[in-house]
Amino acid sequence: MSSSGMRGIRRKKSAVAEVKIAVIGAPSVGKSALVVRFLTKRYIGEYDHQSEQRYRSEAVVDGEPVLFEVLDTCNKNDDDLPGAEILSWADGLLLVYSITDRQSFDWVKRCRLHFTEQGTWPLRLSGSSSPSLSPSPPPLDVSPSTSPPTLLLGNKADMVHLRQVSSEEGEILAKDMECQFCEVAASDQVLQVASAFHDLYREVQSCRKRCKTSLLDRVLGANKTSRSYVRGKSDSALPKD
Ligand SMILES: Nc1nc2c(ncn2[C@@H]2O[C@H](COP(=O)(O)OP(=O)(O)OP(=O)(O)O)[C@@H](O)[C@H]2O)c(=O)[nH]1
Repeated sequence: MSSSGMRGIRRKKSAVAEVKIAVIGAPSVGKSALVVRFLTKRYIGEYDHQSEQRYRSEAVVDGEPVLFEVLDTCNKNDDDLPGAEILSWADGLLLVYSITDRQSFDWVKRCRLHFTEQGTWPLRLSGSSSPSLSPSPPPLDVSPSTSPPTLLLGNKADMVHLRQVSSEEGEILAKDMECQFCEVAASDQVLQVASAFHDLYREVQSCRKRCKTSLLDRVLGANKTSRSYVRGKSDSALPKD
């Protein structure tokens, strides 16, 4: 094999998995603190930005490098719900509320209702991409009963004395939404915050695999039908019309 051929194989083998995660939630729940904590391991108490920010960073998950593209969304007010463009861009959603803020938990519920009304919940299972970043895969028709790649996260778990939302309520909502759930404190937990992003990535990957399998099953299913037709009666033996 030529050396250029070998190089091609090596490059393919070391291809880095990519995932796009949108971090959404009511104002001041700690979205930026979580994103910065995950990307830099640092905690920035006051993070002032007026518009959404997009970051790219590589992390190692289960021994493999993964390129995370993270969208830190920015809401002007409580009534500001994510637009369809965020949902079509993201492979996974980190839905954040603060355990010290009942309204932010209600925001998540409203958000879910909003998606359902828009017909965007559950989300499609394959990764999709913004046209400006990379080409989108063809849309896949998936069963609405399959869980969307979402993780519900209750932030500010260090402030238990000010808790307004119990862990049980978070668990129940996550069960209802068929998604994973965790409580963390961006202010003082490095590993737990990273774990949340990693778990969401794993969920996206497993959804992608399920999608691929279901697509393959359908393709193979279609082939099976045509094979049994070939093995069955010949064309000449079939009625003419
Ligand atoms: N105690 C505590 N405070 C936190 C935690 N995470 C964030 N905060 C604080 O919550 C406030 C809001 O944090 P941000 O990260 O700016 O929240 P955000 O959701 O990005 O806010 P917007 O961009 O305005 O929507 C800041 O004062 C943070 O210091 C946490 O885990 N514990």
